[in-house]
Amino acid sequence: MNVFKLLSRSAKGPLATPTTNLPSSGAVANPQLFGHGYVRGEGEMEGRGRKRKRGGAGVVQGGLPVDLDFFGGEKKEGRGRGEGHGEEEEEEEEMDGGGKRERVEQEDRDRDRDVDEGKNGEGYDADECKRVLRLHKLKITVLEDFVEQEEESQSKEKEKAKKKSKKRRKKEEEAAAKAKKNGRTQLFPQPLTAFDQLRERYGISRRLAENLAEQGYTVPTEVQLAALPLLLGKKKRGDEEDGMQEKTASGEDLAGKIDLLSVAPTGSGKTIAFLIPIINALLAENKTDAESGTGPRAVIIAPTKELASQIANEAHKLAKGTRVKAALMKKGMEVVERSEDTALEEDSDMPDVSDEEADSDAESDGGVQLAVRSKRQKRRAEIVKAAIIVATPLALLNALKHRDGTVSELPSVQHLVLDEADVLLDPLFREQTVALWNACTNPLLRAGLWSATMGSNIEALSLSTLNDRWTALSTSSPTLPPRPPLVRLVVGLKDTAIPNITHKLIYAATEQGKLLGLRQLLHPTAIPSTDTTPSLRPPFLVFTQTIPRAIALHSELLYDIPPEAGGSLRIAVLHADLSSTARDLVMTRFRRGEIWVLITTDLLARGVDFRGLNGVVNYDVPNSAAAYVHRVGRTGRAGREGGVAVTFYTKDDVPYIKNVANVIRASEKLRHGEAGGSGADEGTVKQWLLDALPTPSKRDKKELRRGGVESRRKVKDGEGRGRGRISTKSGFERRVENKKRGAKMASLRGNGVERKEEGSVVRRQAVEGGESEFEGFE
Ligand SMILES: Nc1ncnc2c1ncn2[C@@H]1O[C@H](COP(=O)(O)OP(=O)(O)OP(=O)(O)O)[C@@H](O)[C@H]1O
Repeated sequence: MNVFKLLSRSAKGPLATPTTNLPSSGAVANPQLFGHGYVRGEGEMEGRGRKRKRGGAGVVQGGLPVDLDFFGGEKKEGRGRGEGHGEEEEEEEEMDGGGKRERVEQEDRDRDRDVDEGKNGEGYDADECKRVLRLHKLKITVLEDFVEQEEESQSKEKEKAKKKSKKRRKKEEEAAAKAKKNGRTQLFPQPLTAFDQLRERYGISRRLAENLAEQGYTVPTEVQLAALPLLLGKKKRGDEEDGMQEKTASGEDLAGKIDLLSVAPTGSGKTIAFLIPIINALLAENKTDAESGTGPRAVIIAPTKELASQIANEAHKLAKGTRVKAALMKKGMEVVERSEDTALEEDSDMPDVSDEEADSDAESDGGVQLAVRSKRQKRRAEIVKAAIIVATPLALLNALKHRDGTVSELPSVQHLVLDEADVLLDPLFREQTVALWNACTNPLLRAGLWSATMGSNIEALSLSTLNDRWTALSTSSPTLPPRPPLVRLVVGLKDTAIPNITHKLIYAATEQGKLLGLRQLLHPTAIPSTDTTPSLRPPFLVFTQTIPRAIALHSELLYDIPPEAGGSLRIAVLHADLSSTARDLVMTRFRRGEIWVLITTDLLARGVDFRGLNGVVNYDVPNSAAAYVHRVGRTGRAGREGGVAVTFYTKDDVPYIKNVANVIRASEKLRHGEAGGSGADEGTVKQWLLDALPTPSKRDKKELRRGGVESRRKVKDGEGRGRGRISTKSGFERRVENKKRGAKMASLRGNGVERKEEGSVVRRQAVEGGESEFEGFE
């Protein structure tokens, strides 16, 4: 089935976009974003060495035609990791451009050498480590509090240093001065260049290694390349030296003994980067879950139910066939013993969630369900036995809270992961997240904070939480050693969108303009793809600012997909006001490729992994630069090329759009190189546009983050009424219609139609005439 042909309603259906080079065409051989042949130009999507599956005809498992199997169905084969549709044969792509080719070949040779060197188990010397880490744009630093702490504790050892040779001392002093100037100590761990080094070098469990291989993981992404060596203690072989090439001030080996704050691009595989060390550590514990009976040993927190369920699913796959079990925290589950008298009634605790907040608060619909749950139906369910618990903050907190406001402790937990840490430590979730963090009272607790974006305020908050926690723990046990260091790992440029997608920033002037623009994307072959009208092949996500707008847009577009292509079944809406079951169903249908266009809110902006998603449409401009990075990061996962991110803006967005324009500009620079490629000025965002756009004040940004563009918040309010509606009809057309309606009404009255009947006519006409479009916003 030719999706494009159907969508364009064209009998001939010429393909405006080639079917290859799209995220939906399958996995790439190398999921890395840097250090293997970037710099790439437009259209030069697949570098040498990148492999793709040949799109074969036929039907994949589950009966879906290949064309529609965007997400690879259920089948899991080889390294394609579920993209096993079509032939298994692989094909090397040709690449143009002599100079670039040489550079790419050289970098490929470097990478092959890296892998070989890694494979022989010898590892690298300090300079090689630095080179590999630099090539992959990795920077690892110990955050300053620890540096100061360490400097103090090391003052006694100054005497020893005097004994060292003059030359060596000078070198060390220079390095120390540099670190002090920056306030940071830099680390250079042994990079992991192939997954099979995990067993050999770090001695991970055989079953875990097999599960990784079964999932098709061979080449680690950048974040995995650096984080895994930092988190996995190196396998000891006699008197062998350990992981870090350059030690911290104390000279200690830090591997496996740190708290990690990791900032890595969207879709770069952070999930398995934190799961592998946890599962491996639990397997090394040498106790079965049932035997230990001491409660969970790892807690993973994510902001939405969708993301939590996805993480639990990944954990199941990696821990398959082992005694380590992972559980997704659901309503009514118990984590610790609570007496019925003191346990909090879950329905009494649901916070008031405003319209805007509901978008990102996965629990809002859970709250409704809990509220209607019969109080007689006491849940004193069995205590969860799993070693790993994955939960949203509120779900876990509800399971720990007592009526008097106290929270049960979780002393058994040794691993805490905050996925999307910046949002979990943002005011909306902060209180709950910090309460959970403090409930983990084990002094051996290792914390991991992960996200694609991390403000400096979040770093500061993490440090202060770690310090406060440690102070509290030291009071109860005075013999505690110094707090473990907080290490920060940054991949690429902090807070930047991934470089492997194409951004389009389109001025649509008005709400009507946006709707027309989106319709054009839905019928891509109607107008040939140009700079301003990109073609976008399904499946794609459409983001709106609020739930009512998502609903309104969905009803507006419901019949835009022709019946031959599946009609209204191909388009769906997903938001936090839907029931849990409805949300799950939409997610499943979208993953299966049954839904092609999914309209949603920021609920799906973070973490959710739809591997073959071809694009993202920001129907409403995101509320912050970080929100843009996460939304557009739903496409281009694991190094896939060809993803498109389209952002429409109107005159209402002009005061704030510079934030987004800057992110796009930075991402395009990463793609083309500072001045290279097709020229920094040739991207979507031209310099003149950046110069012309107003710079939003701090207050504006804050305001925008809280509630989005005002005219779209509540459409029925005063002035926002006309501008914010989702409708193709212009104000002029609506006025003409209203006049006609008025005239008709007058003539009906003249004809003596009864008032009752008149009322029903008004209602019917209002519906037919488009007034019903307002209904969605209520
Ligand atoms: N080394 C690898 N090789 C191939 N695919 C990988 C690798 N690591 C992860 N992936 C795949 O990449 C996709 C994205 O991974 P993941 O969801 O963990 O990204 P993420 O970094 O958490 O993204 P986000 O910031 O959006 O949450 C997944 O489908 C995962 O299976």
